[in-house]
Amino acid sequence: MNQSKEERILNFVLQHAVRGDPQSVVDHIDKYCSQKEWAMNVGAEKGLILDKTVEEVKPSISLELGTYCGYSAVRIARLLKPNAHLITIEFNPTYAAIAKQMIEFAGVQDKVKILEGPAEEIIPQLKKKHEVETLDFVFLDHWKERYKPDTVLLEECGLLRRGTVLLADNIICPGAPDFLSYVRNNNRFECTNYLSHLEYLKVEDAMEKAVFLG
Ligand SMILES: Cn1cnc(CNC(=O)c2cc(-c3ccc(F)cc3)cc(O)c2O)c1
Ligand SMILES: [Mg+2]
Repeated sequence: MNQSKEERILNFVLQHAVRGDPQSVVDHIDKYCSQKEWAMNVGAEKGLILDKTVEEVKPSISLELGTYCGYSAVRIARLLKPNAHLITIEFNPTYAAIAKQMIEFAGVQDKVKILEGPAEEIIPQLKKKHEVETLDFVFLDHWKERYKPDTVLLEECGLLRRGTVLLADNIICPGAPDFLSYVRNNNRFECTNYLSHLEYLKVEDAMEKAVFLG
C-alpha cells in the first residue's frame, strides 16, 4: 500500500534525525518539506515567532489545536520548563498516530499529551477529565473556520485567565477572517500581528497574538 506524505516525513526523520534531539527532528522535517514535499507545518520562519512567544510566556500548561505531524508540538515542548506540559488536540487519527511517533522519537513524550478527536468535544473535558485549571498558552493551527468558535468555547469553559496568550497561525493564508475580527474588535483581547511567510514558500502569511485580559 502506498505511503502517505506524512509517513514519508516521519520516515525521513526516523532515518536521518538524532533520536532524543527535538531540534534535530524539527530541522529534518523542515529539510524534507522545503526540499522534497511541501507540508503544513508552521515551519522555521513562523516557528521563530512561536519560539519567542513560548519563551516570553514560560507556560506551565499549554494547549495546541491541530497537531498534524507533531512539528509544532516538538517545537513547543523543547522549550518548556521542567514539569510544564503541552496538550495537543488532533481530529485526524492518522495524523495523530504519526505525531505520536514523531514526539516519542524526539524524546518529549513526557511533556506532551495527544488527544484525538474534535476540539469542540475535547475542550469541555479539559477541566474535569484532564485536570486543567486554566491555560497559560494556546497555539491555534487547526481548521481555520474553527479558530473563532473554539476561542469562544475556551472562554465559556473558563479555560482562559487574565494574561492567557493565544497565538494563531495562518492569519493571511489560508486566513481566519472571523477569528481576526472577533479578537481585534473584542476589548477583552489585546492583539498583535506578526507578518511572516507561509511555511517553505515566498507567499505572505501572518500570525496573530491575542492576550486575554480577563
Ligand atoms: C486537513 N487539515 C488538518 N489540519 C488542518 C489545519 N491546517 C491547515 O488547514 C493549514 C493549511 C495551510 C495551507 C494549505 C494550502 C495552501 F495552499 C496554503 C496553506 C497552511 C497551514 O499552516 C495550515 O495550518 C487541515
Ligand atoms: Mg498552520
